Amino acid sequence: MINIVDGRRTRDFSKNTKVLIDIYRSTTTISIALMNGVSYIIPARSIKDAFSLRKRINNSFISGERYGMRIPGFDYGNSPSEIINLDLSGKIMILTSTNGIKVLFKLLKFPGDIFISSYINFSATVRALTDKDVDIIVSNRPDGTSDEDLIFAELLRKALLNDYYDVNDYIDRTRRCSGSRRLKLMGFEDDIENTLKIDIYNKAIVYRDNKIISL
Ligand SMILES: O=C(O)[C@H](CS(=O)(=O)O)OP(=O)(O)O
Ligand SMILES: [Mg+2]
Repeated sequence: MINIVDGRRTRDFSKNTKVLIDIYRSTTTISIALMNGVSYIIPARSIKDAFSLRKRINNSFISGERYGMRIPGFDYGNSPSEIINLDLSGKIMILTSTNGIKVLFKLLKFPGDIFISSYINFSATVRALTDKDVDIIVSNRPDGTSDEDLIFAELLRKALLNDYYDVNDYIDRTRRCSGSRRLKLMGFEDDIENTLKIDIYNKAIVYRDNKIISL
């Protein structure tokens, strides 16, 4: 069974394996950071937690945003474009975000493995989740749905059900969706194409022992 679940509004989650998606932008940022060599990523509940984690953890940096905007004093925002050309080998990323990381903390209260996916590691995620019952957790946004997440969730569901799909159709739909228009208006146009670089990372990503890691 493959279910698409609203991560923002759902209170009780199942015991199924879950895959968190937040295409714009935290699960894309996570995928690119691991592709570029971070040892692991620590999710932070709050801005305050992020600053105190950076103080305590050697070789760490903090990334994140609230309502899309980079937080003063952070090393980076939540922009894939900021980090896609960086060598982050051996560093530890601390990440806080408005939707995706917030939903991740909700999921931690429930049993079941948690994977993290985006276009960046799409096929690796499909390989890792084949033949499992999966809840695809759509991060959405406080003021409603994120159509970019819903489009990717549909693609991932078709792939896991072994249905026919044309990945370029989904990429094009994402490029033309309201979430992309919103990102452009916010001045993050480069993040759109960097988000859509499908399968540039060939590893599945999971949350394990308080860390986000590649398998
Ligand atoms: O950083 C982002 O793009 C979003 C915030 S908003 O939806 O643009 O306001 O955060 P995320 O947690 O990546 O959805
Ligand atoms: Mg989002």
